[in-house]
Amino acid sequence: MARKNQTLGEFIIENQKDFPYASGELSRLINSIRLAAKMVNHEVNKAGLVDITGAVGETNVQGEDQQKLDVLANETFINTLTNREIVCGIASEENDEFITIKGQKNDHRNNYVVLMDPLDGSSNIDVNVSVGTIFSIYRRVTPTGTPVTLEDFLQPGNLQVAAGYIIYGTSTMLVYTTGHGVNGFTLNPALGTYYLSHPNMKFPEDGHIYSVNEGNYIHFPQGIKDYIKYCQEEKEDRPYTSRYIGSLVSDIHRNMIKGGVYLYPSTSKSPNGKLRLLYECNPMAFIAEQAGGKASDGYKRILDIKPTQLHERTPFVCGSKNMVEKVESFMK
Ligand SMILES: O=P(O)(O)OC[C@H]1O[C@](O)(COP(=O)(O)O)[C@@H](O)[C@@H]1O
Ligand SMILES: [Mg+2]
Ligand SMILES: [Mg+2]
Repeated sequence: MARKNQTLGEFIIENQKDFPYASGELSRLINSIRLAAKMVNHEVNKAGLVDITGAVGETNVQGEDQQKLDVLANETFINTLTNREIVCGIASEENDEFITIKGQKNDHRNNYVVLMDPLDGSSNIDVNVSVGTIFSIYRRVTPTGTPVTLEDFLQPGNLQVAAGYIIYGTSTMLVYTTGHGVNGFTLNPALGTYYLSHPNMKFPEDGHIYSVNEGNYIHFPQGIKDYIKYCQEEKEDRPYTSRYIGSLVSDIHRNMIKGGVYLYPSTSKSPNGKLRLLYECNPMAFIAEQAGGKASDGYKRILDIKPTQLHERTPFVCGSKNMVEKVESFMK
């Protein structure tokens, strides 16, 4: 039973029995993510003081200008997970290909793969607006002791064994699920310890916040345009409030606490939208569903999509159950 203010370390050990293969491997993996997040948090907090803002002058596989903090966060998570010998493979939004981790004994003996968006909300790094890290964990499908293959990463989201995010905001929080509800831990920077500040987080079934980049309005499908008009109507409990931070993690986190819906629809320019199915949509959808919310591409459940490519994108609608269903009703 989750106890308010217990430490993340205690919580992980006490809830290890929930994991199907409770060997401690997944607990050690979440502990490694906790450690890497602290290191990234340390750098994020001093952005502007030291030279970690701005671009590195490289373009990543997404066609985006890589920010220095994208690279730093990516390296920090990859090095931590590799050095602690805790995964057999890593896929990152910042890397073209997946990384095979064979382990010190070259025996490929670990059983989990991690897929991650090391720094989410990159456009907000230089302007001191909250950013995040998103992670998704699967048990491998290829035999232990053999090198991981693409198959291990292209699993549908409904097979995730754990997922979560870290938000580097007014406070730093780690929010995650292992399929037994969603819990949020706040970092006490003075002690370097995470405490259970938000036990059993729940998406309110309804809300009054909609989060979408309305700058793309003219390129949206008619159903999305109609839904935005619906949100703005002076009727019943509307108009809703428009809130858009431009960091997926922060927009979803706020809406989970207050009730709301986040949309990154397809546009005539990018028919599959912008967000990455494996690194962003699957983990946030798992969190949303575990918190009683919902996540779809406007038509079908995100977690049932069978991925075909490492960096594929999908339209994304995520949040309070009744609000997501309302969007879907406009898309029909
Ligand atoms: O500026 P836009 O087109 O509204 O996109 C904002 C969205 O893009 C993202 O920044 C994409 O994530 P990355 O920063 O990891 O590339 C989301 O966090 C955010 O919701
Ligand atoms: Mg992102
Ligand atoms: Mg990113």
